[in-house]
Amino acid sequence: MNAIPHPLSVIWQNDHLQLLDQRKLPTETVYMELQTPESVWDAIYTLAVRGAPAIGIAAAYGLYLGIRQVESMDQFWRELKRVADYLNSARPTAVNLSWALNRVQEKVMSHQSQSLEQLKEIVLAEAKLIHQEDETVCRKIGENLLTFMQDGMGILTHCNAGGLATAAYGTALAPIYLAKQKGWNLKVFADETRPVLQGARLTAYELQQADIDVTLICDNMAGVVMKQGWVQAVIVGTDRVAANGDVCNKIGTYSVAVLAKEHGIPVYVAAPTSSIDLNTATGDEIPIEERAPEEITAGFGKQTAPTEIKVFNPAFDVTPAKYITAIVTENGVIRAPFANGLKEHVHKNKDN
Ligand SMILES: CSC[C@H]1O[C@H](OP(=O)(O)O)[C@H](O)[C@@H]1O
Repeated sequence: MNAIPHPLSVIWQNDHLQLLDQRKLPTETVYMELQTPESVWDAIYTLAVRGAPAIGIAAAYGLYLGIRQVESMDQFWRELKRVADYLNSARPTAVNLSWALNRVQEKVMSHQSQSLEQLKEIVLAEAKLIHQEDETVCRKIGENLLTFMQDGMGILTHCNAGGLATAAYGTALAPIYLAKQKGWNLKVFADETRPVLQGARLTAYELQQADIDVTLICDNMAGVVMKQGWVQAVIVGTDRVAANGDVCNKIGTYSVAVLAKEHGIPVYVAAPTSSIDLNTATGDEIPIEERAPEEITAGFGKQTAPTEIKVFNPAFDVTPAKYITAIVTENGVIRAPFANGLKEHVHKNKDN
């Protein structure tokens, strides 16, 4: 794929972590310089860094920041678990967070005979590998999703599952970048995605920077653009796919999927295998993060609701598998019934 048309979300800068502060986009490009796991926890919790893959990558580097100065083996093993558990507490829904932290710990556990300094290097090396692999995974997801697309078609997407949510290319937006490279003219409708506006602030920004035809709409307009016949496919990302194919994604995705079904529009989920959780049987068991009421009553600093008003602010919802046309991973396309295909795709990576 061509050069990335937007600033990278995560950069390992020799001895510390640089994170693009996504809270300031699209008007400011500001990088945070992080040296501690506490600062990484805060960046994840405040959505300075967000998007399931990007969260996992940042946490893996945060784990290294937490153990790199330990002075004994006992301290190394104690701090490795403490810092991993601490970072894992930043946000509950995206399974990439625990997936990345577990992967680093498993890697180290398989090299227990190494010296203390070698173990520290293994932690950093695994974090870098997770980071580097994400680029390849997203590119493959893009290629697999492109098989459902044609020049000139209309795509609706929700939230941001673009390069800013990953190492570089994004998941749901990856095929759109590939289509651009092929000279296709796709017409993207980006839901603004209340209340944090990842669609308006991030997806619209990314696609405009890439000179891709993007129209920003309010979430409550998704139905009418479908009814007008302007949308031929919905493509979204995911924070966690349950073992039965239920898909947890940004709040509002369920509504989009039901509307798409009503209009006979396919719904494709871009899902790296790192976002598939075979240990969670159905979407009902996925923990849904609830965030501060102020995200709704005083978003971006402007009071738009009465003080003390009762608020319900779930950051995600679950779309039952019956509304999903296909789940597309780096290993290919999975159609209903999803369970066996999900297992095959996850285990294909483990066997490699
Ligand atoms: C490929 S990103 C997956 C997912 O993460 C986003 O949530 P958030 O911005 O709160 O981290 C959104 O649900 C994306 O679809």
